[in-house]
Amino acid sequence: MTARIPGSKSITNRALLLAAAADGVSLLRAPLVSDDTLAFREALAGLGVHIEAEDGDAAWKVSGTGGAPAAGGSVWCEDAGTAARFLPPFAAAGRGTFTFDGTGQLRARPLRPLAEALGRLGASAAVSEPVGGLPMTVRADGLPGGDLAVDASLSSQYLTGLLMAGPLMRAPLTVRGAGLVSRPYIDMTKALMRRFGAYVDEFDDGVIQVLPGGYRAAQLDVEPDASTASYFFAAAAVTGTTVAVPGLGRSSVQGDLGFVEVLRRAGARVEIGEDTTTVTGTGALRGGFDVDMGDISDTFMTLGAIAPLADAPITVHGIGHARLKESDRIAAVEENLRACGIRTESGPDRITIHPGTPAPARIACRRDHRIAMAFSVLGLRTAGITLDDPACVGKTFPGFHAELGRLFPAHASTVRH
Ligand SMILES: O=C(O)C1=C[C@@H](OP(=O)(O)O)[C@@H](O)[C@H](O)C1
Ligand SMILES: C=C(OP(=O)(O)O)C(=O)O
Repeated sequence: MTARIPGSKSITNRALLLAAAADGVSLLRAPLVSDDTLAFREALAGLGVHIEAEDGDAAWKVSGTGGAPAAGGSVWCEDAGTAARFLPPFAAAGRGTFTFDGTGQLRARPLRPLAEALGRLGASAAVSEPVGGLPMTVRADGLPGGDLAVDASLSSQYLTGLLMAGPLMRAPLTVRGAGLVSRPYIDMTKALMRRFGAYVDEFDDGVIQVLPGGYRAAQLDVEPDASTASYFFAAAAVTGTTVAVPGLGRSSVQGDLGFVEVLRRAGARVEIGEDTTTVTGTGALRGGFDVDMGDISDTFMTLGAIAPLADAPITVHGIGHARLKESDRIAAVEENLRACGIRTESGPDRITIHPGTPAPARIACRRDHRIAMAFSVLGLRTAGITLDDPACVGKTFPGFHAELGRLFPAHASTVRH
């Protein structure tokens, strides 16, 4: 079976920002159309960037402004961490007073390390207490560049935001991310910055240098989202079927494609080709391993939800930062597995899931798209799994239920109330 996976959220939102800052008109083909990317697009439109949909969203045409926003503004980030972390440094490189805000869920997510880094660059960036998050105010008068250390132990997105603002600064920026989590997203950032004509280089000691000079317009095919693909690959593994995702191959810039290596460890057959990745399952999972998923933490819930089906316990570690996402994801996975009668143990950055026969349960999604999508996969093997908020998948894949149900008709019972 071939899964139709929509575009990558991370590529779409980076490309929107880079195209907005570029000289000239860029074309993003097959962008993700979801709550997060529409929020990002709206936010840029509010900052004066003209973005046009072509052929019913088959492509987005972005008229670049040739720099950073110059008139201030109030920016609504909705639920999108990428908007809250990428747009303030972009604004700080411009001129005016900018206020950023979002939903209660996004307000609960930390921004202090980003505000502190902007402050060390000489910008005025104020976050709100007690979280140190949104609403955030940036009073901008351009950024000078220079040497910068940023605490990236809670999120790599702070570093990505600062790097993408680098070419808009007056002098070279050299930056080091201390305690960096989610490393592959920084490689994605560098690759896309280069695609839009920027100079960025990383030295052996992990210091990244960006030169001034702005961005050039580009035409880009957005890859299918590898995090989204994880649910379909996991579905193949637990149902003993084959799922192929065209457009995701060896040259992908998305670290989350690495999830298939975890499935391989659990006994699935995996082929990563030039342009397509294919997973063939046996219907059974091999457990008895401990895996660091710190680089690919958006996919740990995909493994967590199906882990009870394995023949031995599975431990995932290195995922402390997953507690700071749309939900506390370690707690959300534990709570829902326990509701299914499955034994778990957890620590600040780890979870162990024991084998068992999951009982029917209503999954508390906590407005977290990935909890809904991950437990939908368990629902393919466990009758009576239902979701309390199926629509929350709209953050990254509004058509998720239709596509999973098209390939696996058993999914219908998970979304039926
Ligand atoms: O840069 C990005 O596009 C992302 C980085 C990751 O966040 P953290 O760096 O906060 O782990 C990931 O979880 C998120 O979905 C997207
Ligand atoms: C963590 C996520 O999103 P965000 O971009 O809001 O951080 C996610 O999509 O799993």
